[in-house]
Amino acid sequence: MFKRLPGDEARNLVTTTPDTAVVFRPAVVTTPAIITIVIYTWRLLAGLVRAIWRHPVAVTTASTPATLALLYDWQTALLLSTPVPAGLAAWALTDRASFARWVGYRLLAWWRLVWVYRRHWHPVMTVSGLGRHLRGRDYLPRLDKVTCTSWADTVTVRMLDGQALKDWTDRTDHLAHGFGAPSCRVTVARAGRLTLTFPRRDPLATPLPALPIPAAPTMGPIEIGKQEDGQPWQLKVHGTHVLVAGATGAGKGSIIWSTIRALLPAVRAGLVEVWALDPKLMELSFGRPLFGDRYAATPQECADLLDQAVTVMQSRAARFAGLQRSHTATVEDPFVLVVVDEVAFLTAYQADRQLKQRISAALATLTTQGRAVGIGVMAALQDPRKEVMNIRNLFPDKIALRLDESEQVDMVLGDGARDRGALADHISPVPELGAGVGYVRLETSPDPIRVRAAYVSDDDIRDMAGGHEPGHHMPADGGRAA
Ligand SMILES: Nc1ncnc2c1ncn2[C@@H]1O[C@H](COP(=O)(O)OP(=O)(O)OP(=O)(O)O)[C@@H](O)[C@H]1O
Repeated sequence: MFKRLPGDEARNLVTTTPDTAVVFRPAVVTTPAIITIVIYTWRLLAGLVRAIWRHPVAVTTASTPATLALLYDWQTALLLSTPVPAGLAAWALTDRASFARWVGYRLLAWWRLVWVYRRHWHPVMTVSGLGRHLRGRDYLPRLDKVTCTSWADTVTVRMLDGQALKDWTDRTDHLAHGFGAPSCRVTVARAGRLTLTFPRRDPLATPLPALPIPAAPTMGPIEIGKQEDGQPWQLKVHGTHVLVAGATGAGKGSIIWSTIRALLPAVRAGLVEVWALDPKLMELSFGRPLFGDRYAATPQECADLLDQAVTVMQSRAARFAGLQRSHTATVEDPFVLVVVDEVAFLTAYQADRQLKQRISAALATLTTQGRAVGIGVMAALQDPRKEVMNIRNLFPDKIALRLDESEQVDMVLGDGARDRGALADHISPVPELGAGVGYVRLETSPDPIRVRAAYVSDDDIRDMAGGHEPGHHMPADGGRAA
């Protein structure tokens, strides 16, 4: 319906040779009306079949009363149709979730398709430059399908032949504004097809309280918050290293403490040890009893503790060589998680060059060789520039909380992450709205996921640390905190 029939432009084309009165006018063959009618009727029928196929619920809802009114009269149609909305209302009241899944979101998807996406498709594609105008014709990417979830619209699109993902990721702002959404994320569905995600509301706008401590010891993936799609945010810590970057007040502490909280039963069972490096003397000092003598604050202590971790790593590597290629946590060889708060204090901002080199070398050694022998590093930092953290690429999993500048997003999450929708520089600086909110890019997927970490308050940390005797390992089933 957006394509102009050929001929509209050609009819008006007139060329003249310079300085002569010779006029060239292209011959225009008028399309017989019957052919135009056949084409439009065919398109109408195809559109109807497509609408019935794609939106059976919406079409039935609209067409049944209309058909009844045509067959009988409007009173009969009203009388016969009333039980249906009454039944639907009863369904919605008794089981909201299943009603939403089977009826509500389908109706909403149809409505959003017609009222938002199809209505604005042509102007948005043309103005954003994603459509092409060639020889009098508009060529537009095809709007395939709209589905709705509780928080977002997912729009499947067929790109124009020859377009690339980059053409779309460069225009996420145009798309978001064009369709009245706060943001737009683009992912590849399959060759030539894209999925655009337009959030309708922010499911992460309210803070999450600390999650319950797991009933049994677990090495992960551990639950530390919520994903945007409502699923639990499961973070892998065993067998990887995690870098957490965020401006001051972004909520780095909530990721560190939610991780420690989820590992607590395993710590109590002796299967995990958390080694804490706290150069700011703030964040981790709260839970000191949890770390025992594996707690360091001054740069000298931090360097010693890191060297100790390297020694453990090397002795394990020597013992495991030729016997096992991956680590299974045991009381003899627990998983060691080295948590470093504000790692830049120990590397970039460290005045003592010798210490700085020792610390950087130890961190690089642990992040390159530690994961196979059960040593993981979780490092937090504010400034992700390479001068500040030159080993950031050695962390397979990265989390970007609120950042000050848009360029910092790709520095943390890797090239193209911001284009794919990781707008970490747009996260609200208001703690209730934005603290603990961030984007995760896992080693295994190029698409960033929006998440919010649960907030572990000072009282929660005191409860966790209370009664914990370092070095004393409770039995695996008895380690549950009240
Ligand atoms: N997950 C969260 N949900 C809600 N509020 C949070 C969350 N995390 C932190 N906050 C709030 O934000 C404030 C700052 O958090 P936090 O100190 O953890 O940030 P940070 O990134 O560690 O900052 P800094 O680098 O300055 O230490 C906290 O005092 C708390 O009120």
